[in-house]
Amino acid sequence: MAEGGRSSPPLPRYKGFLPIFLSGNKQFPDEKLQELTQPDPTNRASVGDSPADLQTLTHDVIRGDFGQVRRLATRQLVTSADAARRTVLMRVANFPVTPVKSEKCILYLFELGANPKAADANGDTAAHLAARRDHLRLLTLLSFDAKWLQNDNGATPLMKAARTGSWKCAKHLLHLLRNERCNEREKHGNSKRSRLLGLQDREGRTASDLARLSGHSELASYIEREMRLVVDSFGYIFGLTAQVSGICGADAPLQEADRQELERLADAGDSAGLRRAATRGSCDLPDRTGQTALMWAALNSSCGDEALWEQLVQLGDPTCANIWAGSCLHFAAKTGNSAAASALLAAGASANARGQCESTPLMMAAFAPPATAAAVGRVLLDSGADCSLKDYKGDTALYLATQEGRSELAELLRQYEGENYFDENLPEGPPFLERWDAVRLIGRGGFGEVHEVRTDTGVTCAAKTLRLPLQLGDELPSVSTEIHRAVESERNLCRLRHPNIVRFLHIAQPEPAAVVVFMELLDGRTLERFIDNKPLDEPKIRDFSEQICRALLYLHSRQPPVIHRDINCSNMIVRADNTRIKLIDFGLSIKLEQSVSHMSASTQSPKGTLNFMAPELLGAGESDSVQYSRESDIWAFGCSVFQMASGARPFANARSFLEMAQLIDRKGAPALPNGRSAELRDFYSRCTAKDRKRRRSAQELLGHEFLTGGKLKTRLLSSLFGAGN
Ligand SMILES: Nc1ncnc2c1ncn2[C@@H]1O[C@H](COP(=O)(O)OP(=O)(O)OP(=O)(O)O)[C@@H](O)[C@H]1O
Repeated sequence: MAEGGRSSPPLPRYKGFLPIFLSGNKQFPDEKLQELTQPDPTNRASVGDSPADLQTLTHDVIRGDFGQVRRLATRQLVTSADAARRTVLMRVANFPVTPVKSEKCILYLFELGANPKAADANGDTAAHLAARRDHLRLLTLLSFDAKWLQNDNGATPLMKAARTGSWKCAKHLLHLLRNERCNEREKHGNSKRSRLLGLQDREGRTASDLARLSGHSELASYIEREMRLVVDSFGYIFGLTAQVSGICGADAPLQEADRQELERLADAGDSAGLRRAATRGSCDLPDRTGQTALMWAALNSSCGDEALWEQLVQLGDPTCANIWAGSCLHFAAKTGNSAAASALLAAGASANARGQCESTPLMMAAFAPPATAAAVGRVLLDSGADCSLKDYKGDTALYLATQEGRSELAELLRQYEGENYFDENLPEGPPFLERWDAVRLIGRGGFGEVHEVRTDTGVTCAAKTLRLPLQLGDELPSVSTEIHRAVESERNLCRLRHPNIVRFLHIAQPEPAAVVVFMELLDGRTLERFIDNKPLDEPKIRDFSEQICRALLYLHSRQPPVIHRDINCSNMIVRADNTRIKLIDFGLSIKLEQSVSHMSASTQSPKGTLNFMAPELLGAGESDSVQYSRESDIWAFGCSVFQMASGARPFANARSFLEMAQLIDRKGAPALPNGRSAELRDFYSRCTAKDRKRRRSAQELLGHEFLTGGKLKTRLLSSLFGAGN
């Protein structure tokens, strides 16, 4: 086979167990099945970074050393592969077990762009390797779409698990399809489940065939039983009860009796009884809503002894969820059952699993009894729960804990407020001992370049070098001292911690007139390039505007306030997944240049991006010192909103301060193009009032209807229709 290529996979076949009468004409189409089962071949072309780095990174992930992973991992490294075409994700997958702390490391690999669908030289993906080794933690964290791919032999991860008797992974894959979100019963009835479970390899063998052929007959029967389950048009599960015993095994009523007995014991909090009665075959038997014995036990805080949970997570599926995606861990969090939560997490459940309405276990902890909410919250946080996640209404765990009066939990969560999940472990202080080396040039700006660098302590970050213009007659020692003073006054930038602000690591002055700013390395492109002269749609403008406003609120409400001074679309980076936006740059070059021009007795005229400059800055006479303020930041933010809404920079034709000042004086800020909503127009006008005193603050803007409108509508709908957790 040619390098980088992949022969087209055989058309997936399936056999048996397809209850066509129940799926009606909602057949899961062939094209979709093919799409869902075909790995991404693109990674096969890239054998990149040194295997030594890949090996070190793999070990760091396997040990769960997030600090090390954060230092070493780069986009290039996580997308490269070794000689067997295995990426770091696959190499980790090929390890049987990882500690709880590895979850955050694995999520960071995804954050940097690790491709879960990449295939190795045999066409095996991370899911195949994980399933073969029964590495549940890694398999759980992969997206649903990455779990049904077929390798060169047509084998799916489920077949791999069946063959090696990997119970945990086999159960996880089987149980996923009970979930409404995954089985898409509204569109496809039961047929998507049936087709995925009935897939055959190139030799025509299904997962249950392979389990039986490999001597795992108990697992084979388990898979067959799961294949017989039927999801009806409301998403409810049948197959264990007598009603459908026609299409179920003769043992169906027996199993239903076992299930009911476990439910009764769990309900009664009878830990000893549960330990006696639970078996690998019965633990995960679902009722109509997909609720299992593990879930019932997690829901009862009396079922809180460690020995019980150690046994239950060995026998049952710790990742199992009901048809609405409420998982055992969600339930354990909701009842404040810390013993259950710890055991589930240790066995492979994800601390960030999304349940009904996108809730996370940490959000569910906000509904735990007041006495136990903080303890279970602590267990989740220590296991890598991300506090910044929001449910479908936009609520965070902190918001819910505050609303529900869980003050101890709220206090705990407040410590993480505003912190970017992955920045938490960034080292304090200079990221180097003596030196750093440029890895690649990222871009050039007005005053210097930005490089990706690697320091002698192994930190990979971005470094912006600013070379300051000296003038004839400047005395080097005094310039150096002046710059040093300016740098010192900007050191507080390194204390900023906000998900929408680049993390500054250190500012150094290696030469008298050169300053290097070390920052977290961002993967993405500037908003300017993201817009690319084409207007954005309104939900995107709303989303980005809200994020920038939050960053501005954070900056402007610090003591003393931090003023950005150079807000514009080139100083915002949209992350590669297009969801998060971050402010960069902070007009440091403006501040530094001012200190030099002051030395050189040149003018104190405002510096920055002309088109985004507030009228009060343009109006400043040459002798006045320029006053950047919260309001001038808001004006510049308004200009960014204009560019998002129109595709063009505001005042695109203005050539000088004077021209800009005259334009604004005559007409004010430019009008938004037709077709924009009244809310957006009003929002924009509040940012760009000519009189700076009439401009709204970041706090006020966050309450503006343009930003809150969507959310209020969602809340209203959910209160009308009762959606919620
Ligand atoms: N922390 C970072 N991570 C990744 N890329 C970055 C980072 N900071 C800046 N960049 C990128 O580096 C390039 C150059 O940035 P720079 O700030 O020097 O440009 P500029 O805003 O035009 O310069 P200046 O503000 O000096 O006029 C831009 O494409 C920018 O997106």
